[in-house]
Order: sequence, then C-alpha cells, then structure tokens
Amino acid sequence: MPAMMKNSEGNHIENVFNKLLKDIGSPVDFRLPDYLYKTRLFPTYTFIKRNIYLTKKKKIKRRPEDDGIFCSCGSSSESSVCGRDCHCGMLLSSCSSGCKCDNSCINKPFQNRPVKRMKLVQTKKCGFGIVALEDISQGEFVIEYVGEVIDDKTCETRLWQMKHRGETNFYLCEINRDMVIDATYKGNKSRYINHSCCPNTEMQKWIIDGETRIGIFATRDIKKGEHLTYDYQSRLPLWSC
Ligand SMILES: C[S@@+](CC[C@H](N)C(=O)[O-])C[C@H]1O[C@@H](n2cnc3c(N)ncnc32)[C@H](O)[C@@H]1O
Repeated sequence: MPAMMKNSEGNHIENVFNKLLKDIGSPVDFRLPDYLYKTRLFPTYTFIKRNIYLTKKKKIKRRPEDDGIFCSCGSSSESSVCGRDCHCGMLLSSCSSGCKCDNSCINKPFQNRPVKRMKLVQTKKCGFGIVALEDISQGEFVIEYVGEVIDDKTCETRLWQMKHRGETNFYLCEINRDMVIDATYKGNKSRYINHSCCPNTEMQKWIIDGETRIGIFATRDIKKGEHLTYDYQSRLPLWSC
C-alpha cells in the first residue's frame, strides 16, 4: 500500500478514535460484577448457530425418506399441518421433502421455531446456569445443543487436556457411536444448562434432513425466571458433575 494512503487512512482512524473519546467524555471508574472476578469464568467460547464437524465422517447426509421416515399428514383433505399422530414426529424426525405436508408444517422444531429467550446467570453451587426469560410450555423446543462434532479419539485427547488444565466443567454430549458434540470451545447458551435430578427439560435426538441433532425440549410448563435444567444421567454418559 502506498505510504500516502496508509498515512491518510491512519489519520482518519485516529480522528475517528479521538472523536469517539470526545463523545464518551472523561474516563469513569468501572468495575465488573464481583462474581466475574471470583470465578475467573468469563465466557470464553465462540458462539455458533450450527454444529461444526471436525470429524472426518462429516454429517451423514441421508434423506429421512430413504429410511422410510415420512408422513402422509397432508394427504388428508382436512389439514396439511402435522399433529401429534405424525409419523415423523413420533420417530423424532423432522418432516422433509418426502412428506405430504406443506411448508407450514410445524414438525420442524429446529428449523421453524425460535430459540426461547434465556439468560446466563451465576449460580450458588454450579458455576454459571441458564434462566428462562419467558414462559415455556411443556413439549416446546427450547434450544439446540450445538458444538464441535468430534470423534472418540479427539474427545479422549481433549478430556486429558482439560484434566491437566484442572477444568471441572464439561460440555460433552455423545450423539452416536464415535460422534460427540463438544461445546467447550464453540457452542451456544445451551452449554450452560445445569444438571438436576428433577429437571424441567430433556435432550432429544432428532434426525433433521439426515443429520442427527440434539434438541432441548421442555418436559413441563416452565415459568419465566426458572432455572433450566436437564438430567445428565439420562443421555449423557460423558458429562460429570
Ligand atoms: C454443561 S456445564 C454447565 C455449565 C456450567 N455450570 C458452567 O459454569 O459452565 C456442566 C458442568 O457444570 C457443573 N454442573 C452442572 N450441574 C451441576 C450440579 N447440579 N451440581 C454441581 N455442578 C454442576 C459441572 O461442573 C458440570 O461438569
């Protein structure tokens, strides 16, 4: 880049920076909430919307209809919307192009339903946790559990590394043989949902366009302000607490 351009660009940025400082005014003392200092646990993960595949196996791109999973809900003249008796829904498979229902089909929890509003909070005994910011009805999709999809070997390596670092929080979820979702480095707020023996959500393994994905669904009506929890024992042999 010619020196002139570099200089003028540099000056421009400097001007903008000075203007920003002027707008902000004099510096003020600011202290983060105490719990952030005590726990030294600033969330240091990268937010992602969808699983990232690090395994060579990649996602198995099979269409559900190839496995005979499709519904004929739309073929009845009454409604083209799938209900409780939808074959796909019963098999925890999202409706796909092989189905007779139309685009308004609601048996697409991961695609069509917005993630519930929730916030990260500090708990007394379990580090961070998640609190619902809205009422959630029983059976509703809450959020997808996403992370890096790794194989057993990588998982083992990572577990050793974490042990050596003295980590006590684990974010691993086994989805298939030799496939683990690891939300340690990349994920979303679902990674902060804590364990309870009396939980209000559960993990469900769904097939979405041939890809196995994990959804968190409400097992009962949840009130705004309640902590979200699920039972780690029921699905996640790799989690410990
Ligand atoms: C998926 S993380 C949940 C978020 C975690 N609390 C954090 O601060 O990042 C799982 C870890 O949280 C902790 N944890 C979750 N539920 C717990 C519970 N009921 N009692 C104690 N620790 C818990 C354990 O350290 C566990 O390995």
